[in-house]
Amino acid sequence: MKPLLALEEAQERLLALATPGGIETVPVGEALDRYLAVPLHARRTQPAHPLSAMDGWAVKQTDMPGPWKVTGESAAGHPATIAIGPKEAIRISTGAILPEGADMVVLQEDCEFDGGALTFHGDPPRPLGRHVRPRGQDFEEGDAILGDGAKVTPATLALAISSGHPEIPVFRKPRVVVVDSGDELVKAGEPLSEGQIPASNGPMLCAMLARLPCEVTLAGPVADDIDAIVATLDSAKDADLILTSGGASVGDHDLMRPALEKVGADIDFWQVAMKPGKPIMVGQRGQQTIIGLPGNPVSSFVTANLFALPYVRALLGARAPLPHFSSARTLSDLPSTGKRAEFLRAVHKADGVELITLQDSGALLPLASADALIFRPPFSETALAGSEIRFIRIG
Ligand SMILES: Nc1nc2c(c(=O)[nH]1)N[C@H]1C(S)=C(S)[C@@H](COP(=O)(O)OP(=O)(O)OC[C@H]3O[C@@H](n4cnc5c(N)ncnc54)[C@H](O)[C@@H]3O)O[C@H]1N2
Ligand code: MOO
Repeated sequence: MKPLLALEEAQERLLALATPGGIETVPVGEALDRYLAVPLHARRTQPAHPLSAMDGWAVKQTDMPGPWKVTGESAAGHPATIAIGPKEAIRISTGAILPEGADMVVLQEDCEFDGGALTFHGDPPRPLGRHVRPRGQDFEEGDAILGDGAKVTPATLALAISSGHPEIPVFRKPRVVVVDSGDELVKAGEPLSEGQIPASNGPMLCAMLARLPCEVTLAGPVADDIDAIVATLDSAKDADLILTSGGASVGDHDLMRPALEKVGADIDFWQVAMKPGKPIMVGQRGQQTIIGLPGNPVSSFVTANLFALPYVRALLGARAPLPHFSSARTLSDLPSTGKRAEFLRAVHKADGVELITLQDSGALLPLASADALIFRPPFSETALAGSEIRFIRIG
C-alpha cells in the first residue's frame, strides 16, 4: 500500500499551486483582510507640524515656570496666527499645531488662569519638548510604511489613509465554489425521508470562507451520480477554487476522484497522514484547483482549516497562509498516535487546553463546543496532563 503523504508535504504541494490573481486598486475600506500587492510609501508627513499632545498652554521652556500673558489660541484645525513672544502663552488643544516660538506645553490641570495672568502650580522642571509630538514623528513623506504582502488590518487601513493612500493595490478576490455531495443529503429546511440528513457541510464551508475576502457560491448538495458531479464541476469552470465535500474515500459511491479525472483534472495528491481528514485530494484543471474534502463533517472542517483556507489566503497574496500554532499545557492525558497526525477537539482554558471526550469525526456537537484543535504529530507517545502541546484556534 502506498504510504500516506505527510501533512506538511501535502500543504506545501497545495500551496505551490497558488498564484495570486490580478492586482486591483480599491478603496482601503474594501481591502480589509486582503494583502498589499506592492509596497506603500508615505505621500505625506505625519505630523506635518509639531503638535500638542495635551490640552493646556503652549509656552517657551526658558520662560518656565511663568507667569505668562495669554495672547491667543491654537485649536485642532484652527492654528494660531501669531507667534509666542517672551513671557507669552497660547491656549492649545490636543492635536493643535504648536505656535511659532513655543517649544513645550504645560498641562491645563497644572495651571491656573483667571482671565489675567496664567500661573503654573505643577512640579518644575519640565523638559524641553514636553507634551509635543515633533514633525514627522510617525512617518515622513517618502518613508516605506508597508511592505508588499502586508495584511490589511484595521490599523494598516488607518495608516494607509493617514499616509495619503485612500486606495491601495491588492490582489483580486478569489472565486470559490463549494460543492457538497451525497445521495443522503437534503438542502437545509427541506423535508427528510428515511435515511436522509440535512446537508450541513456546504453551508459550514461557505461560512468558513465568508470570513475571508473571497466570492463564495454554494452549488450543492449534488447526488452520488458521476454525471451530476461532472456537470456541477463544469458549471464552476471559472472559479479559482472548487471545494468539494464527500465522496473522497474508497467506497463504491465515492465518486469524487473519478469525477475529477473525468473533467480533465490532474490529481496532485490523494490521502494524507492526518486524522481526521485522510481522504483529502487535490486536483488541478488548468488554472483551477479542486480540493476534495472528506464528507465527515469534522474531517471537512479540519481539512478546510488546514488546506482550503490557507489556499484562499495564498491566492489573496498571504506570505504565511497556514494556521498559527500556539503552545499550552494539556489539562487531559492524550493517547499516543499512529502514522497519522491528529487534530483533537478541545477547549482552551486559562490554565491549559482540555480534551473533549467524543472525538468521532461525524459528531458536530463536540466540534461546536471546541475552540481549539490539539495537534499531535504522528508516532507521538502518550502525553500526560501537564505536558506542553501545540494547538490551533478554531471557532
Ligand atoms: N474502507 C475505508 N472506509 C473509509 C476510509 C478508508 O480509508 N477506508 N476512510 C474513512 C475516512 S477517514 C473518512 S473521513 C470518510 C470520508 O468519506 P467520504 O469523503 O467519502 O465521505 P462520505 O462517505 O460522502 O460521507 C461521510 C459521512 O459524512 C456525512 N456527510 C457527507 N457530506 C455531508 C454534508 N454535506 N453534510 C453533512 N454530512 C455529510 C455522510 O452522510 C457520511 O456519514 O470515509 C471513511 N471510510
Ligand atoms: O477523516 Mo476521517 O475518519 O479520518 O474522519
